Amino acid sequence: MRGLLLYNPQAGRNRSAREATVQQIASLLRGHGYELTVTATTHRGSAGDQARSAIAERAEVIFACGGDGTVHDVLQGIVGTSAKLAIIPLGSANALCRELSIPLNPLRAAAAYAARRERRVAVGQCVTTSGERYFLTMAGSGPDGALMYRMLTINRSFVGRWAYLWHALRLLLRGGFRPFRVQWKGADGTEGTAEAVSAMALRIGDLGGIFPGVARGATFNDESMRLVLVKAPALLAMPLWFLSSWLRLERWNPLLSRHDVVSFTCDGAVGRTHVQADGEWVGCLPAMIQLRSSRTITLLLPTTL
Ligand SMILES: Nc1ncnc2c1ncn2[C@@H]1O[C@H](COP(=O)(O)OP(=O)(O)OP(=O)(O)O)[C@@H](O)[C@H]1O
Repeated sequence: MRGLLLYNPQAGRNRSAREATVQQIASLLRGHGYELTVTATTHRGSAGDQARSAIAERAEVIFACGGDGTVHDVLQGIVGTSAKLAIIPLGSANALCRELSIPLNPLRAAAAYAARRERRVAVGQCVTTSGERYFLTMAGSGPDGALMYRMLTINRSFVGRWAYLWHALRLLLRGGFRPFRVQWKGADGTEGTAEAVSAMALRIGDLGGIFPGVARGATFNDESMRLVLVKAPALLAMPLWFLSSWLRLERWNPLLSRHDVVSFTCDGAVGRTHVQADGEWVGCLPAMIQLRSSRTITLLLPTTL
């Protein structure tokens, strides 16, 4: 199978050994019969165009080697084509790999691709002031979007998972998270409206990293996303969300509501409210976020799993 192995030199840790690791991954995959070209991403978001060009040159599979952000970037170039998406974890959280049970050790993951299976999955779509983006794991607006906007200006080489917590706390303490209107369509056909300071749609049950439990209950399927709405005030409600999730008491949290939805819109924000998808900043409100069950991609997964 002809393909492109795209790796993000800025993802995850152990970057000094990145070149050597990538060469080992490529040689394992070539040993399994993949005819691969190896290329580094050049900047944030470049992987989409790089994947698109490779597909135009008849690549049948794109191996995204990085974290969830790299997978997100590659996804933008794959949607609407027949090329398959394969993932080798080289990021920090690697939430999608956890969800798909792809080994978190990159060499073990490459070895596991000796035998493969395909899985078609619907993509999520997020339309904001900055245009349209596809996502696989999550999308949301409010403090999570603001945090990802903030991280754009931070040198990721020095960013560890605790840096996210530090910047999240600073953003919360600075305040300014105003409620916006959320309107959703449930998976069962019902509709609803609410005011929230945070609206996050989750497609996977474990985001990894420092906020265990916030995604509990979400499953990676083609029918619905788990929408978590957090009521004002953000300074109280956001920490309470993380605490109640950690303690498995979220159902008793009066500032939280959860809905299984196929789509939702967020608008009516005072000032700029940021939006993230797959942990990447994608724009500002107003936003429309939906699961496109008719728009699918093919994931290439190791079969031994
Ligand atoms: N060549 C590059 N230079 C700088 N940034 C890049 C480059 N290629 C990709 N990026 C960006 O690096 C960011 C981090 O990538 P990624 O999410 O894959 O790693 P991570 O944050 O370590 O992992 P995870 O998201 O799983 O925690 C993304 O925003 C991505 O767009």
